[in-house]
Amino acid sequence: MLTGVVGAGLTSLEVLRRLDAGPRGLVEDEATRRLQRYGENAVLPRRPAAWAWRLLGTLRDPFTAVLLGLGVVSAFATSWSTACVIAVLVAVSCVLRSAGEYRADRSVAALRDLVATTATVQRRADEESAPLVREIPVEELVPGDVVRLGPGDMVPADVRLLRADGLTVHQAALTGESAPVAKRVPDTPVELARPLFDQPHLCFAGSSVTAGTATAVVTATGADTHFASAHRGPTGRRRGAFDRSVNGISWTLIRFMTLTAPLVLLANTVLRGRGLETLPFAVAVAVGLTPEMLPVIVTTALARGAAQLARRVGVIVKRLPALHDMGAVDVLCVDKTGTLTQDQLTVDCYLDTDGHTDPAVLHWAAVNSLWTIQLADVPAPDALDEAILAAAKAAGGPAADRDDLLCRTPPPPARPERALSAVHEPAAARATLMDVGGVDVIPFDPARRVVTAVVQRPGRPAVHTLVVKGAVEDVLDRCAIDEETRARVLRLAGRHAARGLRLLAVALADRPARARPYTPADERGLTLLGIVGLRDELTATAADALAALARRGVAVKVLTGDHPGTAARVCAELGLTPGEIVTGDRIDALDDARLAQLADTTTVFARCTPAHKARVVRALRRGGHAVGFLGDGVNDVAAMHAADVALCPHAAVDVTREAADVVLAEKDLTAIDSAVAAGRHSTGNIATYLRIAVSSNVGNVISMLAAGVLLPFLPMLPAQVLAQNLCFDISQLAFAYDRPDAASVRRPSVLRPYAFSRYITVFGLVNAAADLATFAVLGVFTRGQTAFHSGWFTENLITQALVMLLLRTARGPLPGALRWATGALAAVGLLLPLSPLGAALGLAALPMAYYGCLVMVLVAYGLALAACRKFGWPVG
Ligand SMILES: Nc1ncnc2c1ncn2[C@@H]1O[C@H](COP(=O)(O)OP(=O)(O)OP(=O)(O)O)[C@@H](O)[C@H]1O
Repeated sequence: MLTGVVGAGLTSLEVLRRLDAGPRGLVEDEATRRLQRYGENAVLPRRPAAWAWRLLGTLRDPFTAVLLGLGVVSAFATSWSTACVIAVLVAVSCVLRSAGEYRADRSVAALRDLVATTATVQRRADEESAPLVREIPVEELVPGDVVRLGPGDMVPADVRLLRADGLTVHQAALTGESAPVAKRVPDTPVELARPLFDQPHLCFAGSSVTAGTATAVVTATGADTHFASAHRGPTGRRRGAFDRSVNGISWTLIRFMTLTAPLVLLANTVLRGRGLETLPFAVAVAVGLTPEMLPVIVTTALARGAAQLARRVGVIVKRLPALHDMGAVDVLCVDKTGTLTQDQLTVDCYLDTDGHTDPAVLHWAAVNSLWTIQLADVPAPDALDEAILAAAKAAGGPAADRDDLLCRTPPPPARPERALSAVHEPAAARATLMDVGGVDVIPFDPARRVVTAVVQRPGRPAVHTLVVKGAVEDVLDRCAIDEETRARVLRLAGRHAARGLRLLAVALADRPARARPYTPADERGLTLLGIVGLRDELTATAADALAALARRGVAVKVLTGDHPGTAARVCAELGLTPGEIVTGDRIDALDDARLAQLADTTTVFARCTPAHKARVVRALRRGGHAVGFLGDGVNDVAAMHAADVALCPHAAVDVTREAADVVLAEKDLTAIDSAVAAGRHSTGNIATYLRIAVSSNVGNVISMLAAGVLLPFLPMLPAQVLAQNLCFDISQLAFAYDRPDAASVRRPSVLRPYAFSRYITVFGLVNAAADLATFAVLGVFTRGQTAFHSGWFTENLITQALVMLLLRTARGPLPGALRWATGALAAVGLLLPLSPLGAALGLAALPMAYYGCLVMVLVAYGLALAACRKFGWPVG
C-alpha cells in the first residue's frame, strides 16, 4: 500500500505500477486476495465493542465520576460500608447501561446495513474481460481498485486522481477548512513542498465530493488512510438539543451535589459540634442527591424508542441522542427536490424566448445532458439529465440515445431561424448537428447552478461550442442580452414556475477551438435559446407528513435551490402557506440578527446555495429553535451539519446519508411524525425520571439538614441513606417503560433548566414538609435512634413510591413495570425493618400506632401533590 506522501510525488503511471494495478481496474480474484491481505476498508471495526470496553466507556459519565470521587473520599475516611455501597451503585448503573447500549446497537445494526455507503468501482471478471462498473460496499474496496467519484459521494479511501472534471471536494473532516477545494490531475509535475491535503491530485477518505467527477485509483484503505490516523475514534459532532437540555441539567446537579457534602459537614460541625465522624453521612447525602440512574434511563428510553421506530416504520436512528433531538424539534427545514418531490422528472415543455415550442431548445439541452454524463463519468446520471434525454428520445429527436447521438439526423426545428441563427449557424450545417463530439465539461455546482458541455460540431474544426444549461437567472446572467429580453424571459419563467415546473434555461456560445481546459470564466457572452420546463411529481406521503407535523407543533420551512415560483406552487399543493418567499440574494443582504427574525416568520426560502441553507438553519437555532433538517442532496450537507438533528430519505446520496442522524429507510415521509412522537415519548420518560428523582432527593437533603440541626443524633446512618437510595433508583428504572399520554407528545419536548429548578424546589419543599411531619410523629411515638431511623426509612420509601405514581407525566393506565416497581418499593419500606437484613442495617420494627399516623401523613402528602398537579403548577 502507498502512503499519500510517497504517492504524492509519483506520476499516475508510477502509482499504478507500484500498486500492481491498471487504469482498467483490478481483476475480481485479485481484489478478493487483496481484501484478505489488507482487511476491510473501515476506519473503525464493524465488530461490536467487547463487553470490557463497553463497561469502561460507561465510566466516562460525569455522575459516575462524581460517585467514584465520593467513594474514594469514603474510603479515605475508612467508611468501608459507604464505599462498598457506592461501588455497588456504580457497578449496577454501568452494567445496566452497557446492557442497554448493547441491545440498542444490535437492534439497529441490521437495518443500518440497508443504508450502508457504497463505492462505484471498475473491475474485470478476468484479464481478458472488459471493465465493468458496479457498486460495492465501501468496506470491500482494496488498494489498486479504480473508483469513480461524483457529486454526493463520500471519498471511500485515500485515492490518487487519474482523471478529473471540475472536481471539488469538502475535506473539513481532515483540515477543518469549510470551503470546498478544487482537485485536478496536474499537467506539470506535482510540487512536493505543498502540504499533503493541498496536493491537487490526492483525495482522502473522510472527504466528500461537492461537485464534478473523477476516476481515481485507491492508494490506501481502512486503518492506513490519513483519516484513520487522524481520528482514532468517532468523529466529533455538533451539540444538539440533547446536549443543551439533559446535559445542561446534569451539570447543574453535579455542581449542586459537590456543594452538598461540605454543607452538611459544616451544618453538623457549627450547629451540633460534631467532627469528621459525620463525613460518611455527608457523603451519603451527596450520593443520595445524585440521579445516578440518569445515564441508564437515558440509554434505555432512547434505545427502546429507536428499536421500536426501526421495527415499526423503518426509521434508523444512527446516534441515540438524535432521538431526543427529534422530540425537541420545533422547526423542520426540508429541501424540496427529492424530498417533497420524487425527483422523477418528465419534460413538460421546451420554449424559445417568446414562449413558443422549439425542439431546438430540447435538442441542445439534450446535447448538454448527454455530454455531461459521458465526459464527466458521472457514477449515477442526474434525474434532470435523464428526463431530458428521455424526452429527446420520445420526440424522436437527434439526442434520442447516447449511442445514436453521433449518427442520427435531427428533425427540422419548429422555428429553426431563432435557435440556430442565434448562434450564427450556417444553414448547411444544421442537418448534421448531432455529429457533435464532446470536448470538455464544467460540471454542475449548486453554488453556480449551471453546467456547461463543450462540443465540436462537424465541419467546424476551428470552433468549440459551449452548451450551457441551468437555473434561468444564472444562465441569463451569463448571456449577452438586453434588459427587455431578460425581463420577458423572466416573466415567461415566472409563469411556468407558477405551474410548479422546474425550469432550465439553455444557451450557446462559439469559441475558437483550444486545447486548454474550459473554466467557469468562459461561461459569458452566451446566446440564449430558451427554457425547458420539467414536471416533478410530489412524494405521495408528503402532504400527510406535513399536516401531521403541523399538528405536533412543528413548523415546516422549505429551503430549496429552485425557482421561487416553483417552490411556492409545490408548497401550496402540499397545504403549506408559502407567504412571502425569501431568496438567496435577500439572505446575503441581512446580518445574522435580522436573518434570525426573518427566518422565524418565513416559510419558503428559494434560490438557496448550500451556504444559504446552512445560514438559515444557524439563524433559526440562534433564535432559540430546535431545528431538524431533512435533505437528500449534496447541497443539503452543510445545513444538515448545522442543524440539531439531520434526517435523510432512503434514496439520499452517500454523503447525505453519512451526515444524517436519522435515515428513513422506507419511502414513507409520515415516518418523520413517528420519529418525532418517539423522541417526545423517550424524552418525556427521561424528564419524568429527572423531575421525580431530583425533587424527591432535594426534599431528602433539606430534611437531612433540618434533622441534623434538630436532633442529637444523625437522622439516618450512612448505610441506610445509601440503601434507600439504591431501592429508589432501581424502582425508577421502570420510567423507561412508561407510556406518556397523547397530550404530552403533542408539543416539542424540551427540558428547560429554569422550569425544572422551579419544579424541584416546589416538590422538594412539599417532600421535606412530609418528612418534618413524620419527624413530629416519630417524636411522639418512638424513643431512640433505631426507631427514628426505621420510621423515617419506611416513610421515605413509601412517599417515594407515592411520588412516582402521582408525579408521572402520563395520566393514562399504569404500565405493568411501574405497578411492580412502586409496589415493591413500598413493600421494601414496610418490610425491610422487620427482616434480618434490616437489623444488619440498624433498623427495627415500629409500634403499630406509628403506622396509623404514617397513613395520615401520607394522605396529606398525596393530597398536596395532587393539588399541585391539578392546578398545573409547577410544570417543569
Ligand atoms: N443537472 C442540472 N443541470 C442544469 N441545471 C441544474 C441541474 N440540476 C439543477 N439545476 C438548476 O440549478 C437549480 C438549483 O439546483 P439545486 O440542486 O441546488 O436545488 P434543487 O434541486 O432545485 O432544489 P432542492 O434544493 O430543493 O433540492 C435548479 O433549480 C435548476 O434550475
